[in-house]
Amino acid sequence: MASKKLRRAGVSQELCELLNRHHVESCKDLLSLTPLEVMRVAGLSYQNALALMRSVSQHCAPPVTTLLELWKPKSESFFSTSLPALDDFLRGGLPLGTITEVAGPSGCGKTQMCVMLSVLATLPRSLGGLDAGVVYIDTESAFSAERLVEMAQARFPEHFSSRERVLQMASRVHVFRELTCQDVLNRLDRLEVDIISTKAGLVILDSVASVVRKEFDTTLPGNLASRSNLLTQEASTLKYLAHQFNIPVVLTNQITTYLGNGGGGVPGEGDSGYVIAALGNTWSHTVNTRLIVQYVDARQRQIVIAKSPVAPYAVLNYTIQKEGICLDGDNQEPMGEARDPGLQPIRVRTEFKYSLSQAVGTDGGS
Ligand SMILES: Nc1ncnc2c1ncn2[C@@H]1O[C@H](COP(=O)(O)OP(=O)(O)OP(=O)(O)O)[C@@H](O)[C@H]1O
Repeated sequence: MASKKLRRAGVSQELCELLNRHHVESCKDLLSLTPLEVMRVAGLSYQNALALMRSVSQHCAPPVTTLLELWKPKSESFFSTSLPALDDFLRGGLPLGTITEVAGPSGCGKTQMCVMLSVLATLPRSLGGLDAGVVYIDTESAFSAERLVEMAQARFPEHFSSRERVLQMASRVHVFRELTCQDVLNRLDRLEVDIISTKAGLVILDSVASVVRKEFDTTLPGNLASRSNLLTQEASTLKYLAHQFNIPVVLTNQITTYLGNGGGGVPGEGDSGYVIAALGNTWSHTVNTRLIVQYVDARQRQIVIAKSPVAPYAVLNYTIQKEGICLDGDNQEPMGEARDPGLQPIRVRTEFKYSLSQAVGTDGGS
């Protein structure tokens, strides 16, 4: 809240410009000054300086929210993924105002999921969309406009039968290619303005892991702490903006998989599958909802709801088609309650579940 820009806290344009000249840009910057300093940098009387500080602190103080306000109809609190079984588990879709992470190995469909969500966000509300723009931060140069259009037309053939609608959809997805940690940080600094100017209802960061893993060799002393600080800074900006604009923020992340002792020498894990979130424990706790995607075989993949404040641990099978992510059926059950013998991979994943929770118990994710 304190990182809110002064312009958005009701301070006049003129006064903002005056304060900006002294590097006072956010509520936090202003409230870190004494009234005498505010008088000096803003050219105000003592009374007016106090009034300005009071007004800014009121704007950035977190409002009290009652349970009644939070208990909104489903459609107002979630962003439907258009995957009915996943939406059912998540009680309507990805929760607005929070961070969802899609984690998994390379090529498993994380970017496909992000592209699909981008199309969905631009759709009218009558089709389950958010009727909004998208800010898509691409750190891997993986975003493909052709794929976006192909997916939109294959998934919603009727809606996108007109070229005009395709162009309208494409013009609402704003892609920012940021290939270094500093570029990502700079983009996040400007994200509040970008969200407002693009009327974004969805923010995607694909991927959070690739740039930090490229730039921080965590075997070198000090790098793990620096990486952790950077991620904490990114997470706090994204959390604030997700909350402030009540929009979903979706991040992708890689996963390091160790297979038994041969694959990583992890003590105590025997030969069971073993997965560790690539960015360590601090990051792991930052994310509100975590979907892990994983391979079953070359074609078949799974989405695991590994962390959610509202959904049970669950596994859903999917394939990637022309129209994006397609679930194998909408009648899959939560872990431990599966009745369909066709869902046997869930039993295999019981080992995975416990391995995962143990695995993220260290901050040393590679
Ligand atoms: N038009 C398409 N039709 C069917 N499948 C496709 C199509 N385009 C891409 N795919 C599938 O999507 C996979 C790539 O998925 P994606 O780019 O989302 O991977 P990712 O998880 O983001 O990987 P990374 O972590 O390396 O970025 C390909 O391996 C392919 O199987």
